[in-house]
Amino acid sequence: MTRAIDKVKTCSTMAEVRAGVNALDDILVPLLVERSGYMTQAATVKNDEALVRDEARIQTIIDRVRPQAMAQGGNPDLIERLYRAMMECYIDYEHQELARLRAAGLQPKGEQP
Ligand SMILES: C=C(O[C@@H]1C=C(C(=O)O)C=C[C@H]1O)C(=O)O
Repeated sequence: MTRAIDKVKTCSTMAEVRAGVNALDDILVPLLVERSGYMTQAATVKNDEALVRDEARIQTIIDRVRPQAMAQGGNPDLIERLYRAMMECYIDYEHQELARLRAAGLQPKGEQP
């Protein structure tokens, strides 16, 4: 298996560094958008503000991604920090989406006819 860290091209200019970063952002942004779509799905399925933040699930994700980062030759502490910050943004977004869905007519749990 080729590790992610072994795919990094040696650069001698900042233009080369930034071309490498831009190429990865072109892959990352669509994936982040797709991930955000699952927050909308989560808001719909949970349909309860109290369920949006799930600490056990956050820890399960951290426990999954740390070894994945190591296997790819990465720094697991960096990846954990990125994931924790990213999940906070997605939790905010999930709250926002639940509010939007409610405003659009989603009935709160327990209040469906
Ligand atoms: C999507 C969920 O909602 C939240 C968002 C998470 C994420 O960004 O992966 C993880 C835990 C939840 O607090 C979930 O519970 O799985």
